[in-house]
Amino acid sequence: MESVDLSTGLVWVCTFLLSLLCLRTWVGRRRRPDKFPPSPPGLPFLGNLLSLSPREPHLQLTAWRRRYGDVFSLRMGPQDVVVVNGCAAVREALVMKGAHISDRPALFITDAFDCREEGVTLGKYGKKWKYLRRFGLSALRHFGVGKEKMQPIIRRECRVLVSCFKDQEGRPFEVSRFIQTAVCNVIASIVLGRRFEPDDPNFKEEIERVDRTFQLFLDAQPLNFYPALRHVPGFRGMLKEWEKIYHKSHQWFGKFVADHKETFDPTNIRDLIDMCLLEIEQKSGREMSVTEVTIPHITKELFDAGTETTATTLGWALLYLALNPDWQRKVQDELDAIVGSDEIPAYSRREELPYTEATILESLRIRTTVPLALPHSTSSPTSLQGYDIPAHTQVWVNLWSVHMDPAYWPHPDTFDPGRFLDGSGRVKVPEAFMPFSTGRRICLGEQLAKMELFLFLTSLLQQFTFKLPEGAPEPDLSGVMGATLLPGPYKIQAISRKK
Ligand code: HEM
Repeated sequence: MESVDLSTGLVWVCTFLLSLLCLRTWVGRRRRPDKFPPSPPGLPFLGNLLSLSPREPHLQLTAWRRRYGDVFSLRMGPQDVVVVNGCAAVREALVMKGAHISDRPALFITDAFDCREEGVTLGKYGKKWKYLRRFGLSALRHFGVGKEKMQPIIRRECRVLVSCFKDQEGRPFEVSRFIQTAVCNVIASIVLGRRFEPDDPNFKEEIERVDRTFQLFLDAQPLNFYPALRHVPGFRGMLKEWEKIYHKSHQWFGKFVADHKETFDPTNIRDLIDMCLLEIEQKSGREMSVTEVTIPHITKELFDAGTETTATTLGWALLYLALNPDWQRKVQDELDAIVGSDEIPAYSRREELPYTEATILESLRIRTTVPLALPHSTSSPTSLQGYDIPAHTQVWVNLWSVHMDPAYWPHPDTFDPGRFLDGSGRVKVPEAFMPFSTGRRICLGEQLAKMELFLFLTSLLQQFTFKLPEGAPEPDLSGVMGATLLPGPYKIQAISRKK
């Protein structure tokens, strides 16, 4: 009798939950305006949640674009997501309609940690975000980003990287850790005022946390649409891991903040943390200021965003150069002829080095580092390519579709830096090139990233020729998708060019 009661009870609970789900889905659907973008067919309740490939969402969205047009929608459980593809629609969304489509959505996995209130990257579009973004940009400028002043810091890391590669004596090795450490030390110098040795255990742990954060940002996506999934074992584990990573990282950054407070001298601003402390001192009590809560957020987000993205792009560039020895030779010949091999060229000399510049641009295009940008959201009702989109709709910007569009890039899967050169050999940048996105949320670190890519790549190609080990299988170029598209693990040989 008891078991009958139990199962009856369970049936009632399930029926109740299902009814709630139906109601939410139905209410969601009714909120859609008549001219809402079309969507691929989906399942009841779940919509397209299960049909979106978790490993290759950028490829699937690009394939759907061919069927449903530049602007289509997905039903992700109870929520609608609008997907914007192709150069014209992306520009319309982020530039022309930038006042409406520059918010970030509320995400279950990040909102618990104040990211929408205290940070730039996931910050709610509004006064606070504008203030923090301006503060971040002025901090980067203060430390010399885009100018000669920044170059000694990057050059120092270039020399360390070259020496790590030399130590391999031409043997096959995995480049990713070395590159990540070098790139991370650049942003660490700006943010924390120090660099780390690659075998520093706390540093290694933090880098691993950065890697996992980028991976989990995608893997835990269904939780953002159905927070109830946190009770399901696989997702419960992900959420716990996410929370643990977040707290450990905050502790790590918190320790640097505490050390800085003890040694703070307003007449000697060493790094971003000092800038934050100065801002608090000068602006305390005003409506807009950095607060004690903001510091670990802003330091962590610049540290994370500044490490994974640039390192990933360099990883792809070396792999494609190893696979395309003709282009590698062209860049090396250009460097030999214009700057020689003794000194890393100044960033201001990039116009004299069009093959080098075009190779960097093509590496950013062919494997778009952040294929789906970061999720946007509408802050007010708007229209896009003739469709109506209500306020608070999540918008995904498919940058991959822009960079793989054959209308702009013939044979888009072929590595061809020549497509960035005009008839007289000068660099030209077509409008359908936006690896840093565009509009109001355009990457805050674009200038720093461009400088780093130029200095790291030139210093490496001055010293080494990169090739894949004899007999090694053809590397998989599809990449591993998280928030960024990483090259899968590969080994390479760095053959010294000095006889
Ligand atoms: C090759 C390197 C990089 C690439 C390809 C890249 C790309 C991007 C993209 C596509 C976005 C999303 C824009 C959007 O949502 O529309 C973004 C945002 C952002 N990036 Fe980068 N990034 C790179 C390096 C960096 C570096 C070095 C930093 C730090 C110094 C940085 C800091 C940020 C920040 C703070 C945001 C959020 C901006 C906002 O929401 O206002 N990025 N980046």
